[in-house]
Amino acid sequence: MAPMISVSALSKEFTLHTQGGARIPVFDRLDLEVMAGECVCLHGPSGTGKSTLLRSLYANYKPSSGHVRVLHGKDIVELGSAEPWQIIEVRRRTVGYVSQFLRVIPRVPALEVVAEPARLAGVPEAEAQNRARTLLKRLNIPERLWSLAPTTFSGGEQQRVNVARGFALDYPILLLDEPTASLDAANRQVVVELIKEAKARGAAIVGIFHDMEVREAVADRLFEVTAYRRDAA
Ligand SMILES: Nc1ncnc2c1ncn2[C@@H]1O[C@H](COP(=O)(O)OP(=O)(O)OP(=O)(O)O)[C@@H](O)[C@H]1O
Repeated sequence: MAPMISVSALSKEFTLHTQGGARIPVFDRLDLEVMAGECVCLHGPSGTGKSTLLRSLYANYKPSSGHVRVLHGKDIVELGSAEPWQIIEVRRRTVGYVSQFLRVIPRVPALEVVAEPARLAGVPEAEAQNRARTLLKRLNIPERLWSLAPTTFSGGEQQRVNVARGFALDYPILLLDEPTASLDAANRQVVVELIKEAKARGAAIVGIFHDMEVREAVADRLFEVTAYRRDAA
């Protein structure tokens, strides 16, 4: 079986053009494969590059060297060299991303924010809305808030809308950046259940989970993100 995600010899270094071209090496020659149904937790001290790796898997960052490949339908797409339209397609159908903070779009109601990914992927409107309602209900967002834009929602409510949006479509690959950081125990448990269900249907998941209970409940293994070492260059 082909891995859903394949990272090989991936290195990332940032260049700060606005600060005299300062160079920040983050990680160096990472290799990682994630299979369908597997959940890998990115691990390591603060600043080693966990978020940078997760964003690289979503093609937010281009590799400095090395490759990130994802299985998109029957094709293998190399994200570093893919055309922008291919990245859009991969994000539309294959890779879902739950960031820590919801990027709130003014005036768009929570229900629409959650239903949008399914709609964009071609799911019929009624079905997309139903799925969004079910998720908002499971994540304990009061129904009176569904028609309001999440701009004024609490941090935890915004995070739950974000989680609902990430699970609104059965993405084959899911990237989760601390999806439970602002949640109470009951809602953390709902997210754990959603992750387990996604694994059971064969999703390949890569996440950052600082909460030990969540990590132990969902992660099949830890992947140590090691910071760049000059002597390894
Ligand atoms: N867009 C960027 N431009 C420049 N430097 C960046 C950028 N994003 C991250 N970095 C740098 O890369 C390094 C790794 O950051 P990253 O956020 O990936 O670490 P992390 O392991 O996720 O940390 P934490 O656990 O604290 O969230 C840091 O030194 C950070 O300053």
